[in-house]
Amino acid sequence: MSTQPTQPTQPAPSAPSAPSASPDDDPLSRERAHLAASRAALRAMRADAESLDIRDVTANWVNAQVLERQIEERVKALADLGDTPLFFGRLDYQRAPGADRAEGAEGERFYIGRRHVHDADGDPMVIDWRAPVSQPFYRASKKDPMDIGLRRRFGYTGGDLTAYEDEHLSDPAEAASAGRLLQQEIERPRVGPMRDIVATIQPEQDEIVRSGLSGTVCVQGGPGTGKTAVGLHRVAYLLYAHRERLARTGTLVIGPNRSFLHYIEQVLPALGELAVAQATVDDLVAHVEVRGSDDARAAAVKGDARMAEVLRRALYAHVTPPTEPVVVVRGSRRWRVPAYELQEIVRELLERGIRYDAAREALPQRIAHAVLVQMERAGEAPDDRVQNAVARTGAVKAAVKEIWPAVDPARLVLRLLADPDFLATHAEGVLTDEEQKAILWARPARSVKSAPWSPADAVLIDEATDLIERTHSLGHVVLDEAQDLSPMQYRAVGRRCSTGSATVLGDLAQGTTPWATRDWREALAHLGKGDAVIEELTAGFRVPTDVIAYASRLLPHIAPGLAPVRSIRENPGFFEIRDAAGAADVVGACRELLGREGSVGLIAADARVPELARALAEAGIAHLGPGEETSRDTRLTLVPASLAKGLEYDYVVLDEPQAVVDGEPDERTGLRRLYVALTRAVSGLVVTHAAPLPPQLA
Ligand SMILES: Nc1ncnc2c1ncn2[C@@H]1O[C@H](COP(=O)(O)OP(=O)(O)OP(=O)(O)O)[C@@H](O)[C@H]1O
Repeated sequence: MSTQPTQPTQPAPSAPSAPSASPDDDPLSRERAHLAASRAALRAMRADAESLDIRDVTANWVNAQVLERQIEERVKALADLGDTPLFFGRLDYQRAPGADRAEGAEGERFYIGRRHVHDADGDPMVIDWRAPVSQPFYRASKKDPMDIGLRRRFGYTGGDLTAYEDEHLSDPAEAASAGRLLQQEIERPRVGPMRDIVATIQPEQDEIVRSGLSGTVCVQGGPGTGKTAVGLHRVAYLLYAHRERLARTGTLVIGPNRSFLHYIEQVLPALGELAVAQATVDDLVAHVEVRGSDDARAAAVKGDARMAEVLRRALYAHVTPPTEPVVVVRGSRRWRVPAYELQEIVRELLERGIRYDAAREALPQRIAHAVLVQMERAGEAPDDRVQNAVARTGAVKAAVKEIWPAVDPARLVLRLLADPDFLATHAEGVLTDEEQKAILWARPARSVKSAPWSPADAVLIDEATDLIERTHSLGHVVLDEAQDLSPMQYRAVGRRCSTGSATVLGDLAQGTTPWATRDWREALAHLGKGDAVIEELTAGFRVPTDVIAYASRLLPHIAPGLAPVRSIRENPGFFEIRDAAGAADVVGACRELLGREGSVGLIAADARVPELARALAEAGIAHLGPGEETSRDTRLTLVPASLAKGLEYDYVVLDEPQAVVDGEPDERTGLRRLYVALTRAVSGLVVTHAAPLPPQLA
C-alpha cells in the first residue's frame, strides 16, 4: 500500500483536497480531471438519449409507446447522482486484458464505477464494476496480481474526489496491507437506509457475488458479515451478466418483514437495478386473508415437510377409479369406453407425475381418443375436430367430474383442519394422533372466507395450490434470514425458483422460530436445491470487537459448533453495562448517545416497548419505528426485539436482556433473540438493566 513515504507524490487518503502542484503533474488533479470529463461524457450520453427521435423508426403506435418507455428508463438510468461518485477505483493492467500477451503488448487503464460511461468515440471512460475487466479490483492480491500493475482506490468527501490510495500489486518490495479507505468506509456512521458496498466488496464476498446463475449458493455468516449486502450485489451482478434472460424470468428478494425490506430497498436502485421485486414469504403465499395465529406446537406441525405428503394424499383421494363405462352417442352410433380402459387411462395420468389440474384437463381428450380408436377400427376416418367434439360431450364431461373433480386448494386445507376423520384418513402413518390434534381447529370453520387462517395455513394452501397447478418459477431468488423458515416455507420459496437458482443467506445462531433451521443441507433439500454450494463468511463489518466477544458468549448455548465472528473494525467502539433504575435511565442513555454522530437504536423486549415509548415522549425525544428512514433530526429508533433482525444502528441501547430472553417461548430461542439484539451496533452498545443479566452472558 503506497500511502507510505515511499510514494512521496501521493497524498494520504484522508488528506485535505487542495492540491498544490499544477494539474499536469499532480495525480489528484489528473484524477479529478478524469472525473469531470466522465461526468461530461455521461451528460452527453443522457442528452443523446433524450434527443432520440423515434418518429421515423416506429411504424405503429404500440411500438412507439414501448420504445418511448425504454428511452425514458435509459434517461433515468443515466442520471448523474451528485452524492454517488461516478467511479471509485482504477486498475492499470500491465498488458491489455485479452490482448496478445506478447512482449511489449500495451497496458491499459480502467476506471471502475457503478455504471458504464463512454466518450463521444465510444471509448470507455468508466467501466461497470460487474464487467469482467473490473474483477481484479476485488480479487487481485500480491499473491495473484491478475496482471494488475496498479490498483487505486478513491476517497470522496461529499461528491468531491479528495484522496486516493495505491497498491502496486506486482511490486514484490511493497508489503500487502488493509487500506485506510476501506477502513474508513467500514467505520462510517450509519444514517439512512442500507447502502451499497460496491467500492469495497471483499475477495471472499466477491466470489459469492460473481458465482454463476445456474448454481444455488447458501451463505452461512454471523451477524454483520455482509450476507444481505452480498445477496443484493449478487442479484445486481446476475442482472448484468444475464440481463435478457432474467428480464424474461424475473428476480425476487425475500426478506423477513416489511421494515427490513424497507431498510434494504434502496441498495439495488442505487446500483441501477430498478426491476427487482421484494417480498416477505407471507406475501408470496397470500391466497387467503390471514387473521388467525397458531400456538408454537401447531405451527411446528403445520410447517413440517410431512404436511406436503398429507396434502398430496388428501388431494389425490379425490380421484375416483371409474367403475362405469362412458357411453358417447354420435349420430346413430354409440361408442362405449369400458371401465377397465378408463382405469388404465387414469393410472397412466397418475403415473406421469403432472399437476392435478393438468391431468384433469388431459382426461377428456384421453377418453375421446379411446373413442376415436374405436371409430377407426370400425372403418371411420375421424380427425382431431371429432376428438375435440367427443371430449366436449356431456357424457365425457360428467365422467371427468366423477373421476377427477376440480378441487379448491383453500377448501382442501379447510377440510383437513376442520374434519378430524378426513385428517385422520390422510395423515395416517404420517402424523401422530397428538400431532393431528395439535393442528385441528378447536371450533371448525365453515367457509374459506370466515376461517381463522394463520400464516402457516397460508403456506399449506400454497402447497395445495402448487399440487393442483404448477407455480411460476423465477430466474433467481435471494432468500435472506433464511434460518427462520419452516420446511414448508422453504418448499414455497423453492417452487418460485424451481427452474432458476437461489442465493440463500442466513445464520443458524440467529434462528428464532421454533422450527428454525438446524442444518443447511436439510434446508436446501426442502428448497429443492440439494446440490447448492455452502459458503461461510466470518469477517464482521458491523459489530466492534468487544461487543461481538460479549455476544459470542451465547454461542455455545444457541449454536454450538459455530465459530465467533472476527470483527475487522479497527475502531474499538465502546461497550458498557449499566444498572438502570427505570425507564428514565434508559431514556438518559439514549439522550447521551444522541449527542454523538449517527443513528441510535433502542432495542427492547416487545412487551416493554409501550412503556419506553411513553418515557421517550415524556422526555420530548422523537423516535421512529424500525425500517423508517432516519434523518438528521430524528435519529432514534425504538425497536421491538422481534423486529431487530437484519437492522443496524451506530449506537444501540439494549434494554433488559433478561426480558428479551423471557419474551420467547423457550430459553434457547430467547437467547438467540438476545444474540440478535446484541449484534446490531456499529460503534457502541450500552446495555441497561434492573433485573439480573442472563447467566449465559457471565
Ligand atoms: N465489504 C464491505 N465493505 C464495507 N461494508 C461492508 C462490507 N460488507 C458488509 N459491510 C457492511 O456491514 C454491515 C453489515 O452487513 P449486512 O447487513 O449485509 O450483514 P449480515 O451478515 O446480513 O448481518 P445480519 O446477520 O445481522 O443480518 C452493513 O452496514 C454493510 O454495508
